[in-house]
Amino acid sequence: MADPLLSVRDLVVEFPTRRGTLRALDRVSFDIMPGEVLGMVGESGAGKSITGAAIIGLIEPPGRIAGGEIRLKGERIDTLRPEALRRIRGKRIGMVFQDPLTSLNPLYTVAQQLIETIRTHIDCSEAEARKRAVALLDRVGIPAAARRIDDYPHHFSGGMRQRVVIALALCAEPELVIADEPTTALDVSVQSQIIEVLKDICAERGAAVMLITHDMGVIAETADRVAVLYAGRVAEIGPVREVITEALHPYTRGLMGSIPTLTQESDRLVQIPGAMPRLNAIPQGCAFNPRCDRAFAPCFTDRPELLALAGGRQVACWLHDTAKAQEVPHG
Ligand SMILES: Nc1ncnc2c1ncn2[C@@H]1O[C@H](COP(=O)(O)OP(=O)(O)OP(=O)(O)O)[C@@H](O)[C@H]1O
Repeated sequence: MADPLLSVRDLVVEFPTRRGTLRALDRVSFDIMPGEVLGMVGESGAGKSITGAAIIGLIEPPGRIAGGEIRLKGERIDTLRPEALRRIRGKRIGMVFQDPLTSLNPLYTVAQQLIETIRTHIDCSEAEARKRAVALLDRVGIPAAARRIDDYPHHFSGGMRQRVVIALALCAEPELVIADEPTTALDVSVQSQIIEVLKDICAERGAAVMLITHDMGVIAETADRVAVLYAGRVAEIGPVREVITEALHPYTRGLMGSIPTLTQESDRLVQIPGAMPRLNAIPQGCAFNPRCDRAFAPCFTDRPELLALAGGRQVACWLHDTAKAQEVPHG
């Protein structure tokens, strides 16, 4: 088995608030293997974006990483100085955010931004950088790339702008791309094209992708493995097919009910009764226990740790702990 490209262990992120410390991530652990697409899914506030921000060192103070480790090819990156981290961001880790205008500067042409980024990270002449930039724009599907490269971001439609952002994220040939809801702001009709472009180019270049989304349908079509977050904790991780057809965590099973199918479009969301707890009011034991129809005694007292099962699957649920599961009342 290859070594992970990215390894996150027991990551804790906290925000001080007037009512005490809020733990947005509570011992989150997962790996991303070289070249794979890892989907990160969960409902709003589960901690998906904070996980991405922590990896690239962009947790806004006074928020902070309060525990755990993040390693890129074995090297700790959570303890690097800002300057060293800035070199990794952009070069080894590319980013695609929901709103292209957070990545693109409206005052510069696309050519200026791509060429500068390429030359910051790769030793080449301006002419060579421009050539690379045009080829990349062409590859992400910008028509007449050699001409359009001299346009400003606002000259592009939303979908085209997001293609430019993908080119920008990939132009320094990163090993990992973190894409946070990359298509949520776009028309449904262009969403899957953009995801396809991102996925295909990363595959060609051997780059891994961490795809953050609340949309299980996108994960089903795109990801190799999926990590399910709930209230700042990992509920389940596994290969996408298996997790979809045979979810292990009761929460994931509920989420899977929300994948739209061709025959069932209007009935898209099978709601799990209740709501995710606020981060300052996580119940004792399993964070999902108030909504779980299979909860039994230990779920209310002890937090289930992420257990490694056969087939590369992991789940944090007492039902899968052989010793505890014997206590499940039958009936
Ligand atoms: N600056 C902040 N100050 C205090 N709490 C914060 C801050 N940023 C995030 N949080 C907390 O962290 C939690 C996780 O936020 P995050 O943005 O990672 O959620 P998410 O899963 O990406 O949700 P969404 O799909 O809505 O983007 C939030 O519910 C919020 O309580």
